[in-house]
Amino acid sequence: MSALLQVSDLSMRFGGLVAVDNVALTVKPQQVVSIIGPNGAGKTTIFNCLSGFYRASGGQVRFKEQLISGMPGFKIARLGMVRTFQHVRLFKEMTVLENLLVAQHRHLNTHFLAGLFKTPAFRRAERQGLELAHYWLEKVQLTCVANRSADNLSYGQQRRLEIARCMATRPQLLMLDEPAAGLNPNETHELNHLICDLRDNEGVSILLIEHDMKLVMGISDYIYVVNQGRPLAQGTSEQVRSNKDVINAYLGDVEHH
Ligand SMILES: Nc1ncnc2c1ncn2[C@@H]1O[C@H](COP(=O)(O)OP(=O)(O)OP(=O)(O)O)[C@@H](O)[C@H]1O
Repeated sequence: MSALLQVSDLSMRFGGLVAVDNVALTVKPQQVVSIIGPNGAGKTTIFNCLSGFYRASGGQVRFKEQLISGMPGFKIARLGMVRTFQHVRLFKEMTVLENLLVAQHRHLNTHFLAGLFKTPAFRRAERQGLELAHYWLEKVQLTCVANRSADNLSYGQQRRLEIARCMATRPQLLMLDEPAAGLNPNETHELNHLICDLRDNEGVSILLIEHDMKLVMGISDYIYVVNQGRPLAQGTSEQVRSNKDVINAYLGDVEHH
């Protein structure tokens, strides 16, 4: 099985601080891959480099075998690699449904004149966009609040809407930055199901940053551990859980807090 995402020698420096140092990782089709590590280990910086928010200081990133290092975020998203953020970012003044329609603008916006004259092709694209939006609302259990403004959703609902909005862009790789942060145990349990559903039934791969170890260990096909910007260990849940370096890094982290 060839890789969907292949990262090698990734480095990111902020002045004198090396936040990411020679990180390599691979995500294959229909895999859940997690990046874990203590606070400040460099996880979000890795995400920012992969998704085009930062220009990495070094290394190569290939998505579907295409070199995407240095590409701006919107182009990477267009290729089918999209992300969520540690802090929810939605169009808060829009309704839930509108958030999902806006996400599809690239698929919906046919030619300006087609929109003006409402050609059959334009109307078909519009109908398909609406169908897809409703499909994802159903999946993330937000159908009943479709016409509510995103601002009025609970935190857990906003998190689910963010994932649905990413999915409405029809990606192949979904990057989730701490999706369980701030969720209650029930919501985390539902998130667990949703991520597995995305992998098993929607055919996407997930790259996950998460501190909830129960969630990570339960759903990851493969795990990369980073510490102080550097790769520390990698493997299956069982391999990582029993790795001495990993245990030490986490115990050290606990002792510092
Ligand atoms: N834009 C920036 N400018 C300067 N330093 C930064 C910047 N972004 C991150 N850093 C530093 O890089 C290091 C890694 O931070 P990063 O946020 O990637 O860690 P993390 O593993 O995601 O942490 P957490 O689990 O707490 O979210 C930290 O020392 C941080 O202060």
